[in-house]
Amino acid sequence: MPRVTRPDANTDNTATPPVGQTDGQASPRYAGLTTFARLPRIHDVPRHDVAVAGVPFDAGVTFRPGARFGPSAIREASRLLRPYNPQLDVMPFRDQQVVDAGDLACNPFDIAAASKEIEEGAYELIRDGARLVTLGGDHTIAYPLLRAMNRVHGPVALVHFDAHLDTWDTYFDAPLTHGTPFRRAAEEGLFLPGSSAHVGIRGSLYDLQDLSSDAELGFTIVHCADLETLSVRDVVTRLRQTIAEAPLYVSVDIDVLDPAHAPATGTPEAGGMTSRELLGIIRGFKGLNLVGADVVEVSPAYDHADITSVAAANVAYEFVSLCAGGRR
Ligand SMILES: N=C(N)NCCCC(=O)O
Ligand SMILES: [Zn+2]
Ligand SMILES: [Zn+2]
Repeated sequence: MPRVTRPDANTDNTATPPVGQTDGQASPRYAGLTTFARLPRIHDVPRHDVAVAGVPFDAGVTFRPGARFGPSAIREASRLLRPYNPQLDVMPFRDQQVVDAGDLACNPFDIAAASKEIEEGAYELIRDGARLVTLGGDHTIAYPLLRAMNRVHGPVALVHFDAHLDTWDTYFDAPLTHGTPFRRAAEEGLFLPGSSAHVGIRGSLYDLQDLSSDAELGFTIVHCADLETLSVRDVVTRLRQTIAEAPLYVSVDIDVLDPAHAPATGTPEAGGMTSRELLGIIRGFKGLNLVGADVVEVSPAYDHADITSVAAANVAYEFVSLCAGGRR
């Protein structure tokens, strides 16, 4: 397990046990300042194995805005997360040091500048081998996150859960938007063609060619309609064959869920996955070398009873839990 020691830490306590959640028996879960899962902030501890960071950026959206408020809503929903994950049989906050690294500040008016800032901010968190779980933000941020991952791990197997391909080329001539991050990533060889997949694709497209030009980038697709015949276990088997031994990056656009399970998102599409299916497939990655993950496109102003933020917080919890899990 990679262990990062900050040079500015005043003690050498790499041997001390991880600092976990604020005890919900000592301070009620709804009390106190908000961090992901009531975990310590990055500067409260001398090292981290896993950083959870927000990226409050939504200048890349093509329809409803508001994903800049995703990180804070997901953190609020994460207050309810408990220390033991029974499905994966791990104590994710005991077996590794997980921290809330705060938000990566980025320019809301200049997408290219923001992309550089996100890449550098992410790289600082992972450069010594820690894993990163990012709370978006719109899907544009996956591109700088993949760039940061590549600086440490080289090209990754990319599993992308989304209603949308996000491999379109430009919008209004803009090359970097939430509909284009994976085409930009493909152009730079940031993921491994043949080891990468989209999951949950559905809804209307612009053109018949959208699917074939996506396939040229090296993705296989588990369409949402495939879930009518494939079980969660079948999908996991298929994805594990695709990923094989490669370092794995998982990007979850929350709109992969049906709008009934995630109403608060910018480009909702009917006929989506259930949150149970999504969580089940992610848990199926146990034992793989997950180096990073994101959950994006939560736009809380469109939420009802925090349905979407709760789903996203639980997705992030599974990611952190996978980081703690041993090889299967
Ligand atoms: N990444 C998300 N959520 N949406 C992309 C949709 C782009 C489009 O409708 O053209
Ligand atoms: Zn989407
Ligand atoms: Zn997307």
